[in-house]
Amino acid sequence: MADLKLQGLRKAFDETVILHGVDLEIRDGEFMVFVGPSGCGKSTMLRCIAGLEDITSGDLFIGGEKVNDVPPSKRGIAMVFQSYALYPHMTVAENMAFGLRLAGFSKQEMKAAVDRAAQILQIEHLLERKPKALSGGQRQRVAIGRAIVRKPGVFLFDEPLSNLDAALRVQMRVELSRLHQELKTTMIYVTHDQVEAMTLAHRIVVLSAGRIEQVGTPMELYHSPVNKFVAGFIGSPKMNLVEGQLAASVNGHAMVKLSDGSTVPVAADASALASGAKVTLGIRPEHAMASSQATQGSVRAHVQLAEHLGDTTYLHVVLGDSTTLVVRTDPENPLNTGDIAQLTFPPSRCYLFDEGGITQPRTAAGSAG
Ligand SMILES: Nc1ncnc2c1ncn2[C@@H]1O[C@H](COP(=O)(O)OP(=O)(O)OP(=O)(O)O)[C@@H](O)[C@H]1O
Repeated sequence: MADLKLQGLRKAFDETVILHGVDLEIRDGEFMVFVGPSGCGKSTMLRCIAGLEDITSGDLFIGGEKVNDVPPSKRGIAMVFQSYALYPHMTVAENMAFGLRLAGFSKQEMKAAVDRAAQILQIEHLLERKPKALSGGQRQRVAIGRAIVRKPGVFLFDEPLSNLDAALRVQMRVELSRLHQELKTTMIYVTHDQVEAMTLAHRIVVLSAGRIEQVGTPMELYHSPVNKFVAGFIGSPKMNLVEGQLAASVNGHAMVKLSDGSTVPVAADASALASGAKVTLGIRPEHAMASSQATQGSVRAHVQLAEHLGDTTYLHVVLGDSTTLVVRTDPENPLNTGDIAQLTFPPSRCYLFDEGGITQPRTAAGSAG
């Protein structure tokens, strides 16, 4: 097991800077997930940790040792790729033992390690098969088994489930969680799937354009995003972000005027902002409420599409000025495609972002939870 420390880690390919001086600490035994949009540098960061890419500047410590110039094979890490990278002419057992054979382990040692990993992953019955006779999920298990036999201090996973179908992804997600509970090894996991991130991670690193936007537990990121980027990235469907103007700030409540002329109170302290400042109102689909009846302060919207999923209904609604929002509601809600909806946004469930993208400090009443 090992902890990791990235200090001012910078990576450039020629003139193009991909990672802009990342500072990050990953605890021993932690399951850390890197998320962010395509091209933000998640895989590059993982590959720098693995030693598959040189670090342009900054330092990387694994288990307290500076490893900038330590070759990948000596870093005590094992990496599992999206592509599995199994050798087609070898059996499952041979694939899993391959790294140990190169490292000079005896036959008995290799067999013991392969048997143990196969038992953990429940693939004992597949050991004599070749990869072409395996399903995608089984191949991914073998790839993970190949990492386990090396007893690394740190596991690195680069989108390991993205080649699997939806049902298998869910199953493998549960298995990875179980694997982590059993091995208790530090794991770093790259994904662009935020559901995977939320369900697997102790902590999540949200990256954008080679910079860390926020590091926190899934619930910290969900309840207290530091900016619009994180707010919009964590949560599914994503948080509604509606442009508006600060009309006034009254007793810890910010009155936000939307472009359709309606005013929405937000339990946030906006006293540092000038009246008229451009702001963004954030409200999650599960916190917005839609009714067919107008109430005081409700906002009129047109239901463009009602998606009935059985246990829940998503209303895609359009405010007067063409701003679209998603509202999650219960299946008994009578609103349907084509109806007029009256929306209310509980002030304590709303977020307020200013132009710099920072959430205004929220009042006790407004703290999410
Ligand atoms: N060897 C390389 N040479 C030049 N540019 C590279 C190289 N490897 C990656 N890049 C660039 O670095 C940026 C970050 O790539 P990276 O693969 O780390 O992104 P990512 O966040 O993992 O994206 P994705 O989710 O699409 O896999 C991209 O713009 C990519 O084109």
